[in-house]
Amino acid sequence: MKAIQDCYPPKYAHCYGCGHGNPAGYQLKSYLQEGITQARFTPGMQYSGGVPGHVYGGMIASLLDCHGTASAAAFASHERGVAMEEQIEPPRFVTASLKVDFKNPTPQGVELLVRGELISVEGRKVRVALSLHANDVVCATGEMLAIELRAGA
Ligand SMILES: CCCCCCCC/C=C\CCCCCCCC(=O)SCCNC(=O)CCNC(=O)[C@H](O)C(C)(C)COP(=O)(O)OP(=O)(O)OC[C@H]1O[C@@H](n2cnc3c(N)ncnc32)[C@H](O)[C@@H]1OP(=O)(O)O
Repeated sequence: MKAIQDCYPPKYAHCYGCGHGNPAGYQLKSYLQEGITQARFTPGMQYSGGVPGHVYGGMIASLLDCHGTASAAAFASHERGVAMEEQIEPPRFVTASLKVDFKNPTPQGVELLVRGELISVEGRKVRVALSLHANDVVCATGEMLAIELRAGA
């Protein structure tokens, strides 16, 4: 299955979160399946938080950030009855607002699962519920308001 981010045109390959053209980035890949988006990522040991052995909070927020905007694009496309991969210029969303609740410490050295669920689509505004899991424990939850860029932005 093609990742949501792999449907973006090459001009967006610079994205720190997901761009395949950014070797210093995460190159995150998100997938929409049965109404849920998922991405898996294992942060490197340099993303240590204040407590040894645990992931830095800003890293967690950035995973939710990039996965959330990809999710918004896929959910909006689905609502419009067209798959991401069927579009030459799929919709492109940026984060207007991102709330993160840190529920449990996130262990390092473990593959993390990031999930997204659609809350609502209202014109250019898409709200996505996000969560991050390690070893089946919910470590963070979040909510994003993503805004679709106007054509030509
Ligand atoms: C990256 C910057 C964009 C550059 C564009 C270059 C091309 C894009 C290429 C590649 C995209 C890459 C994408 C990567 C994604 C990874 C994730 C990120 O890290 S994203 C970076 C962090 N986010 C920003 O930097 C956004 C900065 N903010 C803005 O640019 C604008 O504020 C924007 C686009 C979000 C909205 O501006 P408006 O002029 O298009 O639209 P208005 O009318 O202000 O808002 C639309 C609706 O949304 C509500 N709204 C906007 N911001 C809100 C907020 N913070 N809270 C609640 N509502 C908000 C407004 O009230 C309005 O609602 P009503 O239509 O009246 O019902």
